[in-house]
Parts: sequence; C-alpha cells; structure tokens
Amino acid sequence: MSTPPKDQRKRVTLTKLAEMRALGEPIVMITAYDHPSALVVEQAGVDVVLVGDSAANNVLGYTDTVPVTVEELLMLTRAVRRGLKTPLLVGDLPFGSYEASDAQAIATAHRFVKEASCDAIKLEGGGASADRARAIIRAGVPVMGHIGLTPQTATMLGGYRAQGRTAARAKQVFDDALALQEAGCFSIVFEAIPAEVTDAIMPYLEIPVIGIGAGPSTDGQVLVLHDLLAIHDDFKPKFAKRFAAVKEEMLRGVEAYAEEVRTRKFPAPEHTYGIAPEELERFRDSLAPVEHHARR
Ligand SMILES: Nc1nc(=O)c2c([nH]1)NC[C@@H]1CN(c3ccc(C(=O)N[C@@H](CCC(=O)O)C(=O)O)cc3)CN21
Ligand SMILES: CC(C)C(=O)C(=O)O
Ligand SMILES: [Mg+2]
Repeated sequence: MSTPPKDQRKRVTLTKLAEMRALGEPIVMITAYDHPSALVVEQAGVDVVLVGDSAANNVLGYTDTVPVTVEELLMLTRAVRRGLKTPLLVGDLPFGSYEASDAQAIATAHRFVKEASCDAIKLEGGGASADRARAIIRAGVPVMGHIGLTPQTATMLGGYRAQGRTAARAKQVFDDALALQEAGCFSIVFEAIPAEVTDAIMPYLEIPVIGIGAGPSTDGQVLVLHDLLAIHDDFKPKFAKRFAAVKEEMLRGVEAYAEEVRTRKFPAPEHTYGIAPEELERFRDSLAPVEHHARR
C-alpha cells in the first residue's frame, strides 16, 4: 500500500489499529524524541509514534532507561507532539512513575495526556502492571502493554536477554499477554521473544501486537529511530536492522565544516551580508584613525 499525500491522511485512531489487525495490514510503529524527527516520521506515514523512555540512552546520555524522569520525557514528548498530525502518539511511562499504586499510575498517565497531548500511554510488565493498566484505562487513558524484555526491570531479568526461552518462561509471557488484554489494553509490545513463542501466543490475542525482536507474525513492528537510522553506532541487538547510516553522514558534514573553517573556504560570498558603498564610506569616515593592528 502506498502512502497518501500528507494533507489527505486521517488521524490514526485505536479503531483504525484494530481494523488494520483484522485486515492483516502491518502496523508501523517507531520512536521519536524531538521535533525534526517527528516531522520525518509524520511525512513517512508511520501509524504509531512512541516517545520511548529509551530517550534516556538515545538522547540524554544515560546508560539505561532507569533514571529518566517524567519531566524529561514530557519535554521531549511535547516537542514530538508539535510535529505530528496523523500518527497515534504514545507516551512511555518511565520507571518509578506508575508502579507504586493505581493513584500514582493514573496521575502520571493524566500528565502525559494533559501536558503533552498523548493519545495513549505505554507501561512495562504483566502481572501487577496489568492492575495499573486497568486503573489507567478506567481513568480514561488508553494503555499499550509491553512484555518480554522489559528494559526498566532488566536487572531482575538477568540483564538485556531475550525472554520466554523455556516452556515455563514462555508460559509467563503468555500469562502476561492475556492479563494485559484482560485489563483492557488496546495493544501490547512483545520485545525479544522467540518467533515460535510469539506464533503460539498470537491466536489467543484479539488486540494488535507490535513486535521488536518477536519475529514476523505480530500485527506490527516497532524499532527505535536511532537504531534503524544508525544515528549512533554502539547499539546493535539482533533485532536492530539499519536502514540508513545517519551518524556517518553527520560526522562527514561536521568534519567538512571544520575543514572549511580552518582553510577559510567557508564562509563564501553567498554566506556574507553587504552594505551600500556610501553607507560604508560614511561609517569609515566616522571612525578615529587606527592606532595599532592587533593582527593581520
Ligand atoms: N537504541 C535503543 N534501542 C532499543 O531497542 C532500546 C534502547 N535503546 N533502550 C532501551 C531498551 C534496551 N533494549 C535492549 C538492550 C539490549 C539488548 C540486547 O543486548 N540484546 C541481546 C540479547 C541476547 C540474548 O538474549 O541472547 C541481543 O544480542 O540481541 C536488547 C534490547 C531495547 N531498548
Ligand atoms: C523499544 C520501545 C518499545 C520502547 O519501549 C522504547 O523505545 O522505550
Ligand atoms: Mg520504553
């Protein structure tokens, strides 16, 4: 299916995502953390945009997603919102902003909707998170679940490792998926789960599943923008395919700029402002004679 021109696109709704699932049309989801990226993903015609808590490592320089705060993510999410018209915008609740109680979870979800105009929020985990998800949904905010490799609690999972690789752990993933569906989530992200395990779970789910390292049978795929564009070159899990080499291009550009400044090739006349000759002459006449030259 080709992407219609920008001005003809309709806003993506939860209903639209459910229809895409029913029709077997793959759902395209991507992260964005700033305004220029939002403009690019809007123009490319993606369906869902996540301002991931992965902004922590991808744009804020933290080593993992644990320290990023609600305030930090809200600032980035607002910047993305200003660039989006069509895709569904999902805010990612950071670690520590929803686990303590239903009241905490609802208050945080409402901030993402009221202060950054998110269409929905995402939170990590099955079990207890399913209760938090239910509470947020009852409070009027659509929730996307996220199971398998849940980076906020990676320490408890034994590090960044694929999940569901034994019969018992696969059953855990299955139970988590059903708990989130039962709680009323409109969609679930499956991260780093063997494709065969995903295949086996899919027939039990009625809501769109978006995979990242979960094989080809999910209803859609999500990747981190910085991974698929290679804006950095230090993150390469198995699922991260590179579709462009943006860091290389950025480096080339900055090196070329530095070189032209050092060789005085830049700025050229076309980058330089003029003044009418008579104005320049009057200006010069108004100056006292030059007494000494600092240089040149
Ligand atoms: N740039 C970026 N991309 C992401 O996908 C991402 C983030 N950042 N930050 C938050 C989390 C962290 N994620 C991660 C981090 C590491 C692996 C990783 O090293 N995976 C190993 C698994 C090895 C195994 O289980 O055998 C791999 O080789 O794929 C996977 C996902 C996913 N999220
Ligand atoms: C990878 C996606 C699902 C995510 O949660 C993030 O980027 O924060
Ligand atoms: Mg996340």
